[in-house]
Amino acid sequence: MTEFLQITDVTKAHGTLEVLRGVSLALDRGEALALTGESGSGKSTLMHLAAALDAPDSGEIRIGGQSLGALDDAGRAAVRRGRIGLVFQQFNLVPSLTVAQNIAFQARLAGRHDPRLCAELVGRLGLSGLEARYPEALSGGQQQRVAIARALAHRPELILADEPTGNLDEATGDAVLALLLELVAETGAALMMVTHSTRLAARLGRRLHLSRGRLGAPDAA
Ligand SMILES: Nc1ncnc2c1ncn2[C@@H]1O[C@H](COP(=O)(O)OP(=O)(O)OP(=O)(O)O)[C@@H](O)[C@H]1O
Repeated sequence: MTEFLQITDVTKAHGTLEVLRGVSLALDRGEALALTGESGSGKSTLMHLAAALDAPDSGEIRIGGQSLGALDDAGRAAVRRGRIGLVFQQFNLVPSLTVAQNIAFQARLAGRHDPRLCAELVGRLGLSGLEARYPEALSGGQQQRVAIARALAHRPELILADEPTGNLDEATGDAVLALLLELVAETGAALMMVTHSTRLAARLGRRLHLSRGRLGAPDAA
């Protein structure tokens, strides 16, 4: 069987620093994986590679059976736009677009804008009444929830979320994670989520820990 995301023996250095030293993982649709690891262990680096935002030094990454290394920039951008939902620590909301327009942005680019789904995400993420605001008039936690809605609005097959609840209080963070997991279950997407919280990691079906450039079981850390 071919898993939706396949990372095989990937290495990546930043300058002389070897960050990933032979990382392999496979993640199938409907699975939710928590990625933990100390600060600087390379979690964000791995997420950027899985998002086709950066290329590994060696090894292979396949998304939906397609090797990212075999694609040109335009091909990788198309995979990112059409198949992946990204929630990164920098929210990257478009300042000149309203909340509603930001949420619909990627779905429109992918040709899959669904006003009913956007409205549902607004409601479920507690953003009702904020649709016409611009990002500068939102709190950090509200911006984070807009970024999450935007990442889900085009029904991605793979959701890559780097500390998606990092700016939220515990109750809101728990509710947002519950929503992410519900959407994964409903849509059959695959979720890879970075978190520093073992409490949140415990709520995902699978957990892996990054240490000294390699992946292992969390309790092996
Ligand atoms: N563009 C870059 N150039 C040089 N070094 C980098 C670059 N990006 C990351 N690094 C270094 O690579 C290592 C891994 O960084 P990364 O951001 O992947 O870690 P992380 O596990 O996500 O950390 P955190 O939990 O603090 O976000 C760190 O030592 C970092 O300083």
